[in-house]
Amino acid sequence: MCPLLTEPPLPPFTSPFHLISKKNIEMSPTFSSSISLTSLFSPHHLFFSFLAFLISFLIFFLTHNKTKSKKLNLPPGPHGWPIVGNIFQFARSGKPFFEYVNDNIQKYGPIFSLKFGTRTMIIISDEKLIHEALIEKGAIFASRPRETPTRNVFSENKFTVNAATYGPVWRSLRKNMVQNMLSSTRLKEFRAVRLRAMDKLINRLSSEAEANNGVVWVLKDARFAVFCILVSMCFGLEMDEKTVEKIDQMMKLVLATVDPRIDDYVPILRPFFTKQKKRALEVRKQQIEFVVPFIEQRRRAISKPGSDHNATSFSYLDTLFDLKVEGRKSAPSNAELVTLCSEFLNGGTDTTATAVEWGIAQLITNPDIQTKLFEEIKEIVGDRRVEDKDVERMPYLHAVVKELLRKHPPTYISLTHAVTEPTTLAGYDIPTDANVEIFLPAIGKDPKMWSNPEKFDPDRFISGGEDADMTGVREVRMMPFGIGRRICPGLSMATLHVHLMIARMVQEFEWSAYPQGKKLDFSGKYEFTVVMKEPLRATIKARRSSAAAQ
Ligand code: HEM
Repeated sequence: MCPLLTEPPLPPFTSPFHLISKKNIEMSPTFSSSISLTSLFSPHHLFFSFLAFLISFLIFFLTHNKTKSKKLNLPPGPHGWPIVGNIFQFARSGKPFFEYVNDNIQKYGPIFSLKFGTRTMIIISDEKLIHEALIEKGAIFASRPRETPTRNVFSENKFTVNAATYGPVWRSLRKNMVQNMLSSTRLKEFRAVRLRAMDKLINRLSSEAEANNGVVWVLKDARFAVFCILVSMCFGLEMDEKTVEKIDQMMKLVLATVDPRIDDYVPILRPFFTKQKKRALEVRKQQIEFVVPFIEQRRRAISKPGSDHNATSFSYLDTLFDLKVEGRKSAPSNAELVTLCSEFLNGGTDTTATAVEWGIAQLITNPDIQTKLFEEIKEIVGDRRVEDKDVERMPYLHAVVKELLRKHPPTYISLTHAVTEPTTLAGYDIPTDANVEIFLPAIGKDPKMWSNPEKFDPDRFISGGEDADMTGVREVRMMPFGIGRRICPGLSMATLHVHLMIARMVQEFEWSAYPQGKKLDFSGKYEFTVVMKEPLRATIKARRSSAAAQ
């Protein structure tokens, strides 16, 4: 996911998403995820859930006879309670959503259904079924489900690439993002922005190590570096670190606000959540008031070129100011621009930083692979800083990044899909109001497709003769960016950022475990992506006397 966006398993500053125990999320609010029920099961919520359970029986008995005749042949799944469905079973399992899903895969197979209140989720985890849904029947499975009311507020009624239903708005927004911002030609224009951010990353790591006996937090620093790139690309303004941090805090506040609540699944409980609704509207107002001045600054800067010395030559906002969206007469409003900027920032931040954290953890655990990568960097780049153009010439670096994305897809559940018309998959009915969830962890680890899949072995892509096309067009072997019409549009930029960060981090520092000799735990937990359960702290040693930018 890119967990960026504001709703289904993605989230406005939006991202990929998840369910219930603490921090079981997948993406974010301007990325829409369907199932981020982070705080669903607080005692407060459980009380209302109990209430819902009682009311549910009443409604169930009143409506049972009417609904019986419409019964669909849904995929199998655990029998749920009236109204609340499987919510309590999930809560009682005490497991993160992805583990609960895993248990159900063992019981019900590669396609099964869950009922969360009024939402039916159909979870698919098999390569062939995923290929059939997202490629062979791609146009049918290319939509998104309805939003929760809170996410609707932050996504301006689904006015984002990730949340829009399959149709003209989605086409216009996505085409603009891909062609005018993320094409390879456009990406080249931001070379200097990336170089500066990489220098900042190295400087931050150096000063943190100096202050902490060589020890650094990997995720936090990687996250900040990639966020700096995206902020600059989005607003076209050079900002100091403090301002960037404030934008980040606002983004996090929004993500926390759009976290799904039980009343998103059991709407009869809504009257009990008026305080939260009011709070969400306040946060949205705060977000708009905070971001609009940057939008106006950029508007002024491009209307009078040369007037603002902090303005860069091009930005995402420039592509949006006069954007013609199919079926609409007016250009995006300021509130819509805030939402689209949030999506851009959300989509590429946590996802990319998460990949870097897993990658560095693997390089620490496999020092021979780290050495081989460093040797490649020395041979291809020498003593100058690694740049975009070098990445293309480093096959081993490519293999390392591909291997880390195979083993550790940053999101476990793709953004939620929905079908545009009733259809079938594996002989089961897929209704238009179902959330179709693609469960990724097992993809990329199937022993029928990969030799020794548990081993972190970049050489499988070089001497091992294995490969995988991440777009999944021919067959699905690994799909960290999703596949089909809704495949992540940020794929090229994201992989470039991961390549650059890993290469610079290894070029400048030798990485080892903290404390020395510690065996790293590779279990994951949901934050907005699947990060390391124990956040990675590492010891770094500068490889040359001045590790800072040269
Ligand atoms: C390593 C980094 C990233 C990963 C792993 C990732 C992963 C994903 C995944 C799994 C999806 C859902 C695909 C689906 O619906 O089937 C997605 C969608 C999306 N991603 Fe990313 N992403 C990353 C970086 C980015 C970046 C850098 C951007 C742009 C700034 C971005 C923007 C989006 C958008 C806009 C969508 C929604 C596409 C649509 O609905 O048409 N992502 N991403």
